[in-house]
Amino acid sequence: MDPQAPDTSPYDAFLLISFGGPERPEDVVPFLENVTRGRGIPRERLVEVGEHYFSFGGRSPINDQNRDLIAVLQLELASHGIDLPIYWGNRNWDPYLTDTLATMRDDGVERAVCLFTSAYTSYSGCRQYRENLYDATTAAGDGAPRLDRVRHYFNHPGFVEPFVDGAVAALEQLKRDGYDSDDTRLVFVTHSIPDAMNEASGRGAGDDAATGGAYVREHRDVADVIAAAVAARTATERPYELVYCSRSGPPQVPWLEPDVNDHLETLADDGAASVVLLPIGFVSDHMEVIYDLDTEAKATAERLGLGFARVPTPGVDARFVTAIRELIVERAAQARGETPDQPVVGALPPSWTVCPVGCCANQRDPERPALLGSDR
Ligand SMILES: CC1=C(CCC(=O)O)c2cc3nc(cc4[nH]c(cc5[nH]c(cc1n2)c(C)c5CCC(=O)O)c(CCC(=O)O)c4C)C(CCC(=O)O)=C3C
Ligand SMILES: [Fe+2]
Repeated sequence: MDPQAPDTSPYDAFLLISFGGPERPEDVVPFLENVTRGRGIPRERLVEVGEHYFSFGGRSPINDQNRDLIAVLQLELASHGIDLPIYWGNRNWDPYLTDTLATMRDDGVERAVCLFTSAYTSYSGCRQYRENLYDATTAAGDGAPRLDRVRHYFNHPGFVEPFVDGAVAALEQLKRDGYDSDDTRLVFVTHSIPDAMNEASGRGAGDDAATGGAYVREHRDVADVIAAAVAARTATERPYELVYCSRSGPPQVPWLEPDVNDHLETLADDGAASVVLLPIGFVSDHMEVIYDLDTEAKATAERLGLGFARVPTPGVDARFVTAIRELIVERAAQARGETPDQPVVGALPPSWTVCPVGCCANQRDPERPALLGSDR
């Protein structure tokens, strides 16, 4: 073993957990059935979302993006002398978490550290992953590895910094396109969720015990940090707002608003000439980004005569890959009872790694068991 290598004991593997997406037209409908089972999504919405996938040949980019991330992460870990095999499992499509956990068991993995490709606190981005992990380890039975997870990384510098550079580059592009980039509006975008899901988010966790609302609070913190950094880099303060995309669910259920398209209307009415969209809710340029933003929101901007640029997600940016390595090393130190450095940007503290009982509650099935909580 390399004497300089960071200590990643007690872990003997790393597990990347993602959403999953279809890779062929025949996969689209079964994938959507997996995602929406028991979630009360109207049939019209499913037909519409199916069309988004078909318009990209029935292939979501998300699995390839995870393959790319694993490839660079393998190099990153190896070049730092970290000898952890990387496993990958999805919630909704092949490779399924259940199969991955069975493989890990067969390979003799005893204790793994995992990371979700979801940076923030919510039922959809955290507890739902934890429920699926419970099911997958239960199915793997005796000998299934014990699991821990890294903290939520929305406020890790390696997640935030690529957005700052991306925004500065997008502003330069708009300037080359002839827009007054000092007047460009910054539009921070994330996935809409039901208001009730936001209210339950992070309840009982961290310093905000009992308050909930962590999903919106975390995004606002990230937006504030990025807007300030972009202002400093470009010596110009620009108005900015946090808005939402990809709403689904029945119309009578309130979800976080405003929708990005409605917000572009508001900005146009307000006399704005151009916008930079920052998809801070997303880790890679998957379907929500390439359809809901690059296709739909871009068309809205064109109709309104707004100059438009979209900032890339962290994806395989070297700073994000470094951050993942640091998060693994940090979590291992915590597991050994140490108190490692926990770099953050913004006003919020580093996030918890063990969720309290009832955090991000499952509102349909509050008793459904989940892993990685203080109750197990
Ligand atoms: C917070 C959040 C994230 C970010 C955290 C994370 O990354 O996990 C996220 C990511 C993603 N969501 C994705 C796809 C879908 N999400 C859906 C539905 C829903 N998402 C929700 C929330 C979120 N979703 C919610 C509250 C619903 C309603 C149903 C329910 O209450 O559970 C539906 C059903 C159809 C529709 O209604 O849109 C689809 C197809 C893909 C894959 C993209 C690809 O294939 O490239 C990704 C990465
Ligand atoms: Fe989603």
